[in-house]
Amino acid sequence: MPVQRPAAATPDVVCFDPQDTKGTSAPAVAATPAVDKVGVLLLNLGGPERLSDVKPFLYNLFADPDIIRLPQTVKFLQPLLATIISTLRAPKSAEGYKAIGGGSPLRKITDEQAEALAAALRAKGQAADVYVGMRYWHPYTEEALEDIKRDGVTRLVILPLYPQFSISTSGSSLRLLESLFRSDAALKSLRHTVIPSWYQRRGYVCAMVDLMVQELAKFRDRENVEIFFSAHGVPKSYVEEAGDPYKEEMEECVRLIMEELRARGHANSYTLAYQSRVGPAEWLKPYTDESIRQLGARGVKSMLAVPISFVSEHIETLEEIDMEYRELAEESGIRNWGRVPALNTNDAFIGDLADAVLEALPYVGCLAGPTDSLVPMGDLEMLLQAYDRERRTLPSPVEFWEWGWTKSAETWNGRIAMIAIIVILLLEGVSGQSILKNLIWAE
Ligand SMILES: C=CC1=C(C)c2cc3[nH]c(cc4nc(cc5[nH]c(cc1n2)c(C)c5CCC(=O)O)C(CCC(=O)O)=C4C)c(C)c3C=C
Ligand SMILES: [Fe+2]
Ligand SMILES: [Fe+2]
Repeated sequence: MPVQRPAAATPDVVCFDPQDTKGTSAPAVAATPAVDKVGVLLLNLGGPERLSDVKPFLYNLFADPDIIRLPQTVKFLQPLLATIISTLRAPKSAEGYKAIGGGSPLRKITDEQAEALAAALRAKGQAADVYVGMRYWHPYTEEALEDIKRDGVTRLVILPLYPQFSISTSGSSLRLLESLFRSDAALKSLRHTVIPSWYQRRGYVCAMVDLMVQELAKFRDRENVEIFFSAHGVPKSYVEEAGDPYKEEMEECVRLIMEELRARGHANSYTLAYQSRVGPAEWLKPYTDESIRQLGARGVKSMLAVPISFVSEHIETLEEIDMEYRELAEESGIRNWGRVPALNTNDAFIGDLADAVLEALPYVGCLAGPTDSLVPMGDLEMLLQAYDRERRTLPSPVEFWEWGWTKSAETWNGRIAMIAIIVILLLEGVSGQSILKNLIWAE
C-alpha cells in the first residue's frame, strides 16, 4: 500500500532554540526539560452554540484577514466590512442552524474528540493533556493557550482538526497562534511542533474506508453506487494565486481513499466536487450542486455522499448535504441516497490521531525533514514561511473592488469603497431593502 507515514523517531530534523527568534543560532539537539509535561492543542473552527451567537460568530469569521485579506492601505476597513457582511449573512446562516436544532454541534464533538484522544494516548503509554482552541468561537485559541500556560505544559503538539491544509482553515489558526506566541514570553519559549495536515495517514484513510464500506452495504445495487466526495470549497484564487495546497491535498486524499476502497473489492466510480461557496467569486470546481444535476442527467440512480474536508458533523453535513443536496439529488432523478457519517470519535480514527501525536513528539523543537505531506512539519514560524513566505495579499473571496493594486489606486480604491459602503448603508436605511445582500450573496 503506497500510503506512507513519516517514520517515527527517525528525526531527519533541524532543531531550533525557541529563544532565538531570529534563527541565528546553530541547529541544536532538542533536549527534554527536567519536568516534562506534554500537551496537545487541537485547532478547530468553532461554531455558534445558539441562534443569538450566529451574527457575532460570522463577524469573527469575516474579520479574519485569511478569509478576507485586504490590501494594507484599507485594512482599517475590515471591522466595518465584517460588520456589514455578518449582518447581511446572519439570517441565511441562522436558518441553517435552526434546521439542525438551533446551533452547531462542533464544540461538543470537538470536546469529545479531545477526551477520546487523551484516553487513547494514555492507553499507548503517553500522559498528555488535550486542549481545544477554536478560531471563531468558544473556547477561543487564546483561552486554550492560557490553560496551557497555567498547566505548565513543556512540550506541545499542535494538531489542526482539518485533514487537508488550507490557508483559510489550518493556515488561519496557525497564523493567529504565531502572533500569540510572538507576543508572549512564556509561549515564545514553549517547545512545540505542528502537524499541518494528515490526510495521507493510513489510519485516517482506513477509518474513512471502513465507514464507506458500511454505508455501501446498505444499498441494493452496491456496485452501481456513485461515490460522491463533497469537499468544502475555497476561492479558486487561493489555490491559483496564493499557492494554497488545499486542492492538491484533497485530490491526493481522494485518490488514497479510492485506492483502499478498490483494494477491498469495490470498483465503484467516483466524483470529487466542492460545496458551500460563499459570494460571487469563482471557487474550486466542479460545484457540488452542478455535479449532482449532471450525474442525475447522466442516469446515475444511486449516490453515496462522502464529506471529506472535516472530521465532525457540522452545519454543512447536517443541513447542506443531508437536506439541500439530498433533495436536489431526488429532483435530479437519483433515487437511492446515502451519506457517510463524519468520523467524530471513531475509535480507529482517534487511535490514528494518537499515533500521529506520538510520532510528532520527537520533532518538538525541530523542523522535520521531508515527509510525504505538502506542508512540512515544524515550528510555527518556519512552517508559515514554508508555504507563505511572501505573505501576499490574498484576493478576497468577497469582492468589493478590484481596480488595480498600485499605491495610488489602493488609496483611491479605499476611499471609493468607503464612500460606496456609506452610500449603500444610507440607501438600505432609506429603502428598507438589502442592497448589499443582493450584490454579494447571490448564491
Ligand atoms: C474544512 C474546510 C473549510 C474551508 C476550506 C472553509 C473555507 C471558508 N469558509 C468560508 C465561510 C464560511 N464558513 C462557514 C462555516 C463553516 N466552514 C467550515 C469549514 C471550512 N471553511 C465549517 C466546518 C463550517 C461550519 C461550522 C459549524 O458551525 O458547524 C460559514 C458559516 C455558515 C454559513 O453561513 O454557511 C461561513 C460564512 C469562507 C469564506 C472560506 C474560504 C475563504
Ligand atoms: Fe467555511
Ligand atoms: Fe453552507
